[in-house]
Amino acid sequence: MAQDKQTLLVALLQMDITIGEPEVNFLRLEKMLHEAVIEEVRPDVIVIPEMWNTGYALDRIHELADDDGVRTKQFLSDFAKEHKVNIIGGSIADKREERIYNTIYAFDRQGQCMAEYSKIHLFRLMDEEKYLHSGDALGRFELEGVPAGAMICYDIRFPELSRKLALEGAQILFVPAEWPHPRLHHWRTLLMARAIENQMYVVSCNRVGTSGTTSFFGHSMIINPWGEVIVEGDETESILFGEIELTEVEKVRKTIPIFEDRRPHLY
Ligand SMILES: O=C(O)CCC(=O)C(=O)O
Repeated sequence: MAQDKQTLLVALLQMDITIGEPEVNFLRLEKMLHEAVIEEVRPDVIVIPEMWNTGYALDRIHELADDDGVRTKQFLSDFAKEHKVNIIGGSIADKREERIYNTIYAFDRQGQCMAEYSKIHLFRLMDEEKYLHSGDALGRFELEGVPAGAMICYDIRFPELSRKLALEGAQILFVPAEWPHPRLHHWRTLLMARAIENQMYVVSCNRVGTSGTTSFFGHSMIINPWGEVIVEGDETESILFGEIELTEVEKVRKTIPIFEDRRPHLY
């Protein structure tokens, strides 16, 4: 498909999430979605954090997860269509055949599903592997004709994954997350590295607020293919806007042609 737009305005919904309370979280998200589109500058793409429906209520996740993601898909698709905006729908806990997954649904401006990706690396430090099943497919899709990829939180610690998406053409990598203190340094460094090594845009959206003793620091970021930060949040609930200039990807890839210089037969 031809690349339609050279510039995409992105809105990051850096929201708080109430653990174990999907109703509260749906209302909060709905309010923020409306705030994002009534801004004078209307975004082309909206991004939401990880597990925004339930938070990490893992001990009650079977009861709380969205059955086949039906409610979430309807909600996001309707909003995308009504407001003619692309949505990378964070991720939610969804239930399929009695298994729980951590899944991103992405919708285009017509409300059509562009991508469905379930987190493939489960984070043991938060016991994800005890409650969740991992996905077994990559998150590739086209956003307005632009090849893109999606991964979730802990996935960014696996450079092979973003490299594979880049080799398959991805120019933008979306990363919904629930990444907590005390690892802000890891978060920033890993996102930066993924952008620089793959010469792609990295668009991350992390939650804020606390659940029990865990506090989440936000710092959602858009990083360009040269590793420069276009926008970065602080630790407060907020909507951040930043622009992606798609021509930057080709410019950086021409300046330092790493994809031509790779020696994959040696590694
Ligand atoms: O890798 C990390 O430090 C955080 C990962 C995480 O919180 C998650 O995947 O949910």
